[in-house]
Amino acid sequence: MAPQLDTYFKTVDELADQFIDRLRKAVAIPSVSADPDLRPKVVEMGLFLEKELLALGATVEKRYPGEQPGFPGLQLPPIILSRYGSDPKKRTILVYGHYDVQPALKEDGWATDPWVLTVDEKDRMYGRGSTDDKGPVLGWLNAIEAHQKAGIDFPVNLLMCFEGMEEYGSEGLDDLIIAEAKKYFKDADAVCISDNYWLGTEKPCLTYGLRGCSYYSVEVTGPGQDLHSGVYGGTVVEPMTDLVNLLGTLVDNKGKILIEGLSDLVAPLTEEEQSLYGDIAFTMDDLYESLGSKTTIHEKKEEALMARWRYPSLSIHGIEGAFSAPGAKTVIPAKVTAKFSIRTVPNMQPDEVDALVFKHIHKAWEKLNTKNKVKPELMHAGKWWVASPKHWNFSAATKAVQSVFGVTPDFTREGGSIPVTLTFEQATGKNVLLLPMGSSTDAAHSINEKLDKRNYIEGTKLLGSYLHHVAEEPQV
Ligand SMILES: C[C@H](N)C(=O)N[C@@H](Cc1c[nH]cn1)C(=O)O
Ligand SMILES: [Zn+2]
Ligand SMILES: [Zn+2]
Repeated sequence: MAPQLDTYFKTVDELADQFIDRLRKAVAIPSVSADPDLRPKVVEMGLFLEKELLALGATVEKRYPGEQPGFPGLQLPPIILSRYGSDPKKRTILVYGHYDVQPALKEDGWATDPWVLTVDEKDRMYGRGSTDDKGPVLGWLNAIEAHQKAGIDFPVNLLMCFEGMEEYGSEGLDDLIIAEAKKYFKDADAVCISDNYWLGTEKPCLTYGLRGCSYYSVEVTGPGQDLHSGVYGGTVVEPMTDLVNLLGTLVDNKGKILIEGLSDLVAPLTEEEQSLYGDIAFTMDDLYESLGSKTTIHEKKEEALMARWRYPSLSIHGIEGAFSAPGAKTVIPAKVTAKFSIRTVPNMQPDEVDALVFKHIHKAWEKLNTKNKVKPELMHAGKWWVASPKHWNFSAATKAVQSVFGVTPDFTREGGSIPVTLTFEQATGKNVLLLPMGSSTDAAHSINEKLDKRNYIEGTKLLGSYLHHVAEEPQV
């Protein structure tokens, strides 16, 4: 190993407690992008990053994309653009991450306060955003600090783009990336995003594909107000009954999407692609462990991986307006709004998916023959992305995994979505690599989200090591 890297690794270990403190401060800011009431906290988190970056000697520009579509008067949080180093002799790497998080309430079933980073006896660090995506974002800052404290020259120029709306469809960011591709981002030689997860708990991976996400709401209305079910039950057409029937037409319990024409949009499986799945270091036990149960649709690893990576899925997330508190309230809700999303894959085009979804809903609604009204809407859509991993960006990351973990990473795709990945690729024309820090058991988006101390600290080494290997990769 290069002596400089060895010194860098030692310094990261020495600074581990400070890096955990940095994550503790970030987790304490409930930057939930989906909750308009918490928008000041999202802004606070952006300003926290700005302050940390300035303290490290980086330059920062805050960009405010304006009002959030559909929310009059609600400003989108700042996109934090930052640069560390501008040596024309060095390569420039553009990194992206997000500082907003999913909602979290203790009463959802968290064992600890989601906004207090809580480290247990196995060094698991619990807290909302720990793995998605505050830990990885801070990993880049930690890498800068460890180089400074170790007295090692930073191997590349680093451009950073951190947004606060990723969990709500990255509102406003596409336009900024397109506008800045030949300005703020013009020097970028490649792009790296750390915002997904290993397939298991031991072996790191490099990721070259993502599913897209088209997110819908369906509002059903009827009575003028909520009603007493004893007085009106049996006399009124209930919105909730219609909605539940409608939702039942979307997907079966084996995950088969029942929307006519949708599966015709999916790219056929080739023999070459099929042959890739067997070699991936992943077992059904990995899946059971991350699920916390054995309630899988598939029994074979290859089928489970394909279902996650290369086939679409439809998930029903919740119903706004439905009674959901503990106890027994005998109410007939007057207006209920379901939320569901479809994870999209090659070659599904978002507008084609929308057309099929709306056609299906209207047809199913007609069959219900109801007096209630239905209003389906697209809330946001992010595109799928699949790239070639045959690029020096991936070679550098492979070597980084080997230097930090002593193994060669698997090349994977990801079931989740990072809507702007394709935009970065298309607007900059540069290769994009996904370099995850967290593991399969981190429970991103769920209760008890965590990041293992090992993944955070070794992950910080990984990000720094990747930058060193980037600097050494031959020009092509
Ligand atoms: C993979 C990434 N960390 C993530 O969680 N992305 C979100 C993005 C999204 C799409 N619609 C709403 N949020 C995800 O995959 O759900
Ligand atoms: Zn994320
Ligand atoms: Zn997320």
